[in-house]
Amino acid sequence: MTSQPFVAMNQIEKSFNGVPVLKKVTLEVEKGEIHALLGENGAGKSTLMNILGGVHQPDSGQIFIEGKQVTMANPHISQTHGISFIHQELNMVGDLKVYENMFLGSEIRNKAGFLNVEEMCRQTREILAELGVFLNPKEYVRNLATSYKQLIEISKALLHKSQLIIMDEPTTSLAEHEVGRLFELMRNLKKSGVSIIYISHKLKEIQAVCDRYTVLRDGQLVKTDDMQSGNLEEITKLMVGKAISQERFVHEHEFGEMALEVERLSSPGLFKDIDFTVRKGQIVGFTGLAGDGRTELFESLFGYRKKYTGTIKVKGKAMKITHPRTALQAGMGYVPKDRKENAIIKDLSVVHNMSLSSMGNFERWGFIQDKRELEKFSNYEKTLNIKVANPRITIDKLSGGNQQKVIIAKWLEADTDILIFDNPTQGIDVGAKQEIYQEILELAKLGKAIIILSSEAPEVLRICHVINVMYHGEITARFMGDETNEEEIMHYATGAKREGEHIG
Ligand SMILES: Nc1ncnc2c1ncn2[C@@H]1O[C@H](COP(=O)(O)OP(=O)(O)OP(=O)(O)O)[C@@H](O)[C@H]1O
Repeated sequence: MTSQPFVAMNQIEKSFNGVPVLKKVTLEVEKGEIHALLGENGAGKSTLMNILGGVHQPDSGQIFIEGKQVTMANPHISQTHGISFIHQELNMVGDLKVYENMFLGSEIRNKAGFLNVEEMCRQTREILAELGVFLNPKEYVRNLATSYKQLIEISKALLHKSQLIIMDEPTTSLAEHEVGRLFELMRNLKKSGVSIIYISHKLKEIQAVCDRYTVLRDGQLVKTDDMQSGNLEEITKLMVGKAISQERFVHEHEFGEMALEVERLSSPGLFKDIDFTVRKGQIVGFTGLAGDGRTELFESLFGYRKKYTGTIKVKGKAMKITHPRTALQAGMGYVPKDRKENAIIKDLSVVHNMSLSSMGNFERWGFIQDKRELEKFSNYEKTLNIKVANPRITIDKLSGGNQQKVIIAKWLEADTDILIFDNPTQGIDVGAKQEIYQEILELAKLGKAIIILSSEAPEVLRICHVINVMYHGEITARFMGDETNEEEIMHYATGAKREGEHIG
């Protein structure tokens, strides 16, 4: 390693409204290294990166680029120092085309001063191809899946020949093969001397791709070390302050009557001949790779999609669900994935985001009972370890993971009989994951029927009674939760194996 890091952040301090969020944090990133920035939700990772990216100003401390002190007064200055920041909430403009997003603020013009659209399209195509993405540069970004938006952001950083790329949970909406490609690209970037700061809650990915790590806890630096010298258990302990068990949860309760019966549900091109049941108290999981059709299946079941055939029985009664309202009335709740895009109302306070689906619980004589609402919130704040200085601030002031926890709290509070969680712990730290699983188990014990959709096999293995594996819109295997393992699930999720002709 060189003696002089590419970037050094020294003794950085930052408070929001008098609440300290970063306390004398120091971070050094070498040239050509991939450095993991780790910590629980709300530990201060994004804030530290926002300071490096010129979004926030530190209250004190210094930043050095190749030994020279700099002031990142705004994002533009940070960019001119070779830093690109790929945010969790992607900064794409939906109403602009792919190439327009790529060249926003740095458009190429010809000699006469006109935009050189063809050249911008050519460069866009070339850079995307490096990532293995083949898109029409003139496609509107709003028509693209989130995974493409993420890859376009990364391409944009490549286009600007960045020296340091900050990636905040870049794999959240990427499919398995796209993650592989991203890692390959990161390793190539590293070879060419580019540094990467990598924020993620997926420790296995971090271990696969990062050289060193820094752990923050409650705004303080806990440790910086080589990735090789720490094992994941140790790192988890540094993050959370205690050891976290990865064991399967023990389920001892009995199941009740049938809550949901699905027969031969099909939707052309999306899913085919799906059969399954969920009893009260049961936790049923669906896993598979991206493109397996599970999200589309449950969006149909919840009435977001209307074009499907087959039968759905809720508590023994056949129903045609063509609108989410019907699903809600039938006692179903749906916690969508990409919650930051789909589930929060940014201008509302944290506490109101929690009570949004269950206003009835807090209403008396037509008035909302503030005190009751706050009391309820304070329970979730404790059980889910939500980090918020004041629950009356708007939810967009919370860290990404803490926003997600509030949305989980909202659905726990809504208290529906059947609860569908799509990727319930996406973006959530290891400690809080445990709490969320515990809450889900408690709900099952109370007789709720629970469905968990997850791209992470370990998640369904830890918590579900029954696991369905999907591949290309079909259920290819069904296991009891304690009778299978990650490897076996993978065989069925990749289509390498399938059980009998018709499972579900
Ligand atoms: N603009 C803001 N106003 C007030 N508080 C803020 C603001 N931005 C961040 N915070 C607070 O700073 C703390 C650290 O948040 P930060 O987003 O840096 O955490 P994080 O480690 O990135 O978490 P996550 O893993 O959930 O993304 C949180 O408690 C958050 O509520």
